[in-house]
Amino acid sequence: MFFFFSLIISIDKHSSKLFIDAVIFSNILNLNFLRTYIATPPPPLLYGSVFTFHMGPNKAVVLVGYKTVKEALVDFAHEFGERATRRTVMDRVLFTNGETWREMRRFALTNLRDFGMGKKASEDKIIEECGHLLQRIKSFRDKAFDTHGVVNAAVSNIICSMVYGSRFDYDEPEFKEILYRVCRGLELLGTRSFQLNEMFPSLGKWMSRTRAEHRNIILATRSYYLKMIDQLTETLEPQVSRGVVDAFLIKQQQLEEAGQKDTQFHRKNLTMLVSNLFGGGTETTACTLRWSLLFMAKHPKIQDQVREEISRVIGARQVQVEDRKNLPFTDAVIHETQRLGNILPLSVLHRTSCDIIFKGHFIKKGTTVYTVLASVLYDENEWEKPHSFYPAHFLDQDGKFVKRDAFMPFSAGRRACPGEALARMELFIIFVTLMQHFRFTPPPGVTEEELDLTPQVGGTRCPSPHQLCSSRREE
Ligand code: HEM
Repeated sequence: MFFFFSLIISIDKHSSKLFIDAVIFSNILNLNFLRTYIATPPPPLLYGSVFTFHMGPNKAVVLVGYKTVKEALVDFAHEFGERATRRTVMDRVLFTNGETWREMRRFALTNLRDFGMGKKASEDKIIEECGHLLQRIKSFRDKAFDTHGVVNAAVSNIICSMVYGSRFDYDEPEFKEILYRVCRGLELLGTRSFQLNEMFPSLGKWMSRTRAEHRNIILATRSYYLKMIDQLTETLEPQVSRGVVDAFLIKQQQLEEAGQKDTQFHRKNLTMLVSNLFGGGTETTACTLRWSLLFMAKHPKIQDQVREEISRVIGARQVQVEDRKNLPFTDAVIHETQRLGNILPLSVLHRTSCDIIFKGHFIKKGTTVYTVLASVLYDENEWEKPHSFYPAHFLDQDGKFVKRDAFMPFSAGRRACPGEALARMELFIIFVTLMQHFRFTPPPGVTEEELDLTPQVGGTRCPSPHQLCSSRREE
C-alpha cells in the first residue's frame, strides 16, 4: 500500500500536462511503463513533448518528438550532454562523464569513426568476416536456423578484429561463453527485477539475484578482457598496430617515455574501453542485422527488388563501401530497417549538466533525461508511414536515395554514437553480401503474415527469438 501511495505522490505536480491516465498509471504500477513504451510507443505528443515522471524516488524528464529531441541534443548539446550513470556495477569510460570520458571518447573516435587503422583495413576486416558468416549459413543448407547466434558471432568478431586484431572460430567455447555473457548482461538490464532494484535500492536484499548475476557477468568478462590485454601486451611491436588495444598501449608507452604522469592511458581504462566497445558495438549492430533479415522474409517483394538491384549493379563480385551510392534501393531498405527496427528506443540515458529552462520548463542540474528516439523514428509529423516497413521514406520520385533529418538511430549531438561509421559500414557490407548469396524465407509451416515482428525488450529492442530459412541464390 505504501508503495502505491508513494507512486501517486511522486507524480510531478508541476508537469504541464496531466500525466496520469489509466494506461500509463497501471503500467507504472506494474513497473512496466518503459517496457511498454519501448514495445508500442504511444503517440508522441499525448503528454506534451516534455514531461516528467518518477522512477521510484528518482525524477526523470522525458523528451519526445523529432523537433524537441533534436533541439535538446543539438541546440542544448552542453546542457543535455551528460550521461546518467546507473548504480549498477559496470565498466564505464565511454558511458560516463568528465575528463575520462572526453579523452577516451576522442581516442575511440580516432580509432573507430576516423579509422585510425585506415578505412580500407576496416572494410577488409568486415569482408573477411562475411566469408566466415557465409560458410556458416551455407552449412545450414535449407534447414531453418536461429539468426541470433550466427549474426552475433560475426558482428562480435568484427569488433574483435578491430580491438585485438584477431578473430575467433564461431565454435570456440570461450568465444561462445563471452558472447553469451555480453548478451545476457544486456538482457538483465531490461528485466523488471533489475529496474525495480535500480529504483528502490533499499529493496535490494529481496531481489538481489538478478543484480548478483549481472555483477558476476561483469566481473567474468572483465577478467577475460584483462587476459586478452595481457597477451597483446606481451607480443606488442610498437611499429605494427594490430588494433585498438595496440594503439592504446603504444600511446601509453609514448606518454610514459615523455615522462607524463596521471594520464588517462592506463590499464584500468583500457579494460573498460574494450568492455564498452564490445558492449556498445555487438548487440546493437547484430540486432539491426537480424531485423533486416526478418523484414526481408516478411516482405518478399521488397527482398526481390533488393536482390535484383544488387545483381544488376554489382553482380557476383565482392561488394565494397563505394557501391553504396549505386544501390539506392538497398540503401533505403537498410535505413528503413534501422528506422522501424528502432533498436534503442529510449537511447541511452542522459543527464542535465546545469539548471536550464527548456521550452518553458525548468529542469534542475543532474536530472535524468530520456531522449526518446522511438518518438523521433516514428514521429507522425516526419514520416509518411511511421509504423510500416516503407523504404520509399528514403527515396525520391526518381528512385534516388534521400537523407531524412528525422533519421536518428545513432542519436545526435556530443553523445552521438561513436561507432556510427563502423556500424554503417558493417550493416551495408554484411546485408548486401547476404542478399547476394541467399534468399531468406520463413521456416516451414509459417507464412509471411505469421512471421512475428513483436520485439523482445531488454537492453536493446531486438526481434523475438525466431528462425528463418536461407535458400542459396542460383549462381
Ligand atoms: C546499429 C548500430 C548502432 C546503433 C543504432 C547505436 C546507437 C547508439 C545510441 C543511440 C547511443 C546513445 C547516444 C546518446 O546518448 O545520445 C550510442 C552510444 C554509444 N555507442 Fe552506439 N550504436 C550502434 C553501434 C555501435 C558500435 C559498432 C559501437 C562501437 C564499436 C558503439 C559504441 C557506442 C558507445 C561507446 C556509446 C556511448 C557514447 C558516449 O556516451 O559518449 N555503438 N549508440
